[in-house]
Amino acid sequence: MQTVSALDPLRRALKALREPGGTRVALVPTMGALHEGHLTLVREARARAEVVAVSIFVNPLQFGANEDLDAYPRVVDRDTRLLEAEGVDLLWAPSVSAMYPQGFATTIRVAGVSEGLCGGARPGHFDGVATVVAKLFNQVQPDMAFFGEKDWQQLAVIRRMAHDLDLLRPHVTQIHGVPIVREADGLAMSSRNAYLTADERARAAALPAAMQAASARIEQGEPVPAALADLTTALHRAGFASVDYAELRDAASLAPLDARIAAPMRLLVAARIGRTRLIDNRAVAF
Ligand SMILES: Nc1ncnc2c1ncn2[C@@H]1O[C@H](COP(=O)(O)OP(=O)(O)OP(=O)(O)O)[C@@H](O)[C@H]1O
Ligand SMILES: CC(C)(CO)[C@@H](O)C(=O)[O-]
Ligand code: BAL
Repeated sequence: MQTVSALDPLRRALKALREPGGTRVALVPTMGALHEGHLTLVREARARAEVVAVSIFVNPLQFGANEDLDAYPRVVDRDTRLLEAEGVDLLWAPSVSAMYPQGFATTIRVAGVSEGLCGGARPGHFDGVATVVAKLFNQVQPDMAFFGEKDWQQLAVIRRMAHDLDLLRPHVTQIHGVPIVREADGLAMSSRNAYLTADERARAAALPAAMQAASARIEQGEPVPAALADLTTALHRAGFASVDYAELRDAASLAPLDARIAAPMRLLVAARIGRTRLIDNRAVAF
């Protein structure tokens, strides 16, 4: 695996990897501190493309002023070993100044799907995500890119942006969403789970459990507001300090729903336990 951290070496490495013609390049964007969720994305990419590129970049633009940009885990040596073991061809690990040279002044904002949920709780977050993902696509020019469904709203934002800006190459499957990889007790894997104390980690399993219970009740026809209120109560009882949101949405458009519809729905939750903000989502059948 080659590791590159500046744009010119990236372009040269990609040009060589693309030989001979017809070689497909898959990109897996990450912020590092890799776990099985990320490695599942890498394996999906490996199965579909001749060349797999992974980016690791802790993107300052998507962190709010009071968020965990400085504390975010950075373990590049460990990540490099994990990616080598997966047969990744290229690690794109730009510095902040390579990504955002002095004078950088552009923001990409995706209306609609960026609003509410994490976009409401983290103002500007999805502008930062959309901007860096557009740059990553332009830098690597992948034939396909892989994102986790753990960040369901992020996936919707990126799909919208890539479609609106014609960012990906034609005639290939563009953006792949990969189902959430979970721990044995149901907690969605996340780099931020490392922030949890042992006690918080044990309590955190209440999140997927309460979501499972709420979605089952909604599927059985119980009123949505009551199911969501009980979900919030269950999280408080389990020791969660606050619930940023617990909402039922149209799975594709992310339009808010206060009652069941005859189309795919998604239950999405963000809640805080100790200093850690956890997000999760699951399908609600119709
Ligand atoms: N448990 C998971 N299952 C599937 N995909 C995942 C999982 N966790 C992260 N991903 C995906 O990996 C990609 C990189 O995510 P990122 O590096 O932010 O990791 P993360 O674990 O989600 O970290 P964070 O704690 O910042 O949310 C994203 O597309 C994300 O959706
Ligand atoms: C897509 C992403 C790599 C953009 O920084 C990030 O938001 C993430 O890791 O999910
Ligand atoms: N996985 C989404 C990146 C973030 O929380 O900033």
